[in-house]
Amino acid sequence: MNTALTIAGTDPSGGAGMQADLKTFTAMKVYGMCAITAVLAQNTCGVRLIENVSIPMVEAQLDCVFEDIFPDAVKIGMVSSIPIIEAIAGKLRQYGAKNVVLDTVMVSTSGHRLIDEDAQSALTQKLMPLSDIITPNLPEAEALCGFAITDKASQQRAAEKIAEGYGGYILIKGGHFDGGDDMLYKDGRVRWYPTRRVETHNTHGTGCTLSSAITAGLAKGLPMEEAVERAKEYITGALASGLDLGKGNGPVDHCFAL
Ligand SMILES: Nc1ncnc2c1ncn2[C@@H]1O[C@H](COP(=O)(O)OP(=O)(O)OP(=O)(O)O)[C@@H](O)[C@H]1O
Ligand SMILES: Cc1ncc(CO)c(N)n1
Repeated sequence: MNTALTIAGTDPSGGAGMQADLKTFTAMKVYGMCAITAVLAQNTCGVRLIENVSIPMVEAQLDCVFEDIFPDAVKIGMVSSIPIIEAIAGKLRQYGAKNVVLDTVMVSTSGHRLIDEDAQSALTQKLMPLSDIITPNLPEAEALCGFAITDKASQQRAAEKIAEGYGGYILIKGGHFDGGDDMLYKDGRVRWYPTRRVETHNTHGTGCTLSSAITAGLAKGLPMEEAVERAKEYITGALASGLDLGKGNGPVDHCFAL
């Protein structure tokens, strides 16, 4: 059994955050583990309250996992403050974590800020160098490259710009263009993953789900391009399943194939 760890915040309504990550790991037949960075009161309608977990607790959770069941891959989701980012970077370096997927979470689907404004640069300086792939959506990619992304050409220019200070894979998701394609970039090489657009408002947690599906693929030993391909198929299947829960933007059907 391959193993994966998610370092993330929570969603009691089960569609995003660590709940989405663990469901995704399970659906992809990987043993899932989880270290919590923040407890959130949120649901399909929005985020109400955020409480960060203390630094000793973040560190102790990571010690418990790495000393015992060393993960084959690690996903980093919501990390809201500079001290939390520094604690995670320290532990990942201490244990030599491999196959690290960084979901550059900044703002929730419902528009709520999930990372302190001053922590954004810590994310790029401390966690990006430790990661094998980052998965920004379009607004996050714009924040990282510093210019507006309006079409496929500027989506590629954004990746080239971000790559100036970063040697890993960059997956810029096109979801925020109406049904735009996802683009994987590394060392000047580009591969597009076409989006088969599903007509639905139930998109809560799509970013979390895609990045944890990539993590599961890496945990199973798949090469990056194939892990992204399988993850793209998985998120499309989970959206297309037609699950309709909640009063806002509902969750995707993580277990559509079970
Ligand atoms: N309606 C849709 N139909 C098909 N694929 C979609 C749809 N919405 C999002 N996706 C896919 O889901 C994945 C995540 O995309 P998106 O850009 O929405 O991430 P995100 O903004 O980080 O997600 P989140 O809303 O959870 O923060 C991408 O592969 C995107 O193409
Ligand atoms: C905990 C958490 N992480 C990430 C997102 C982004 O969708 C969210 N809504 N909640």
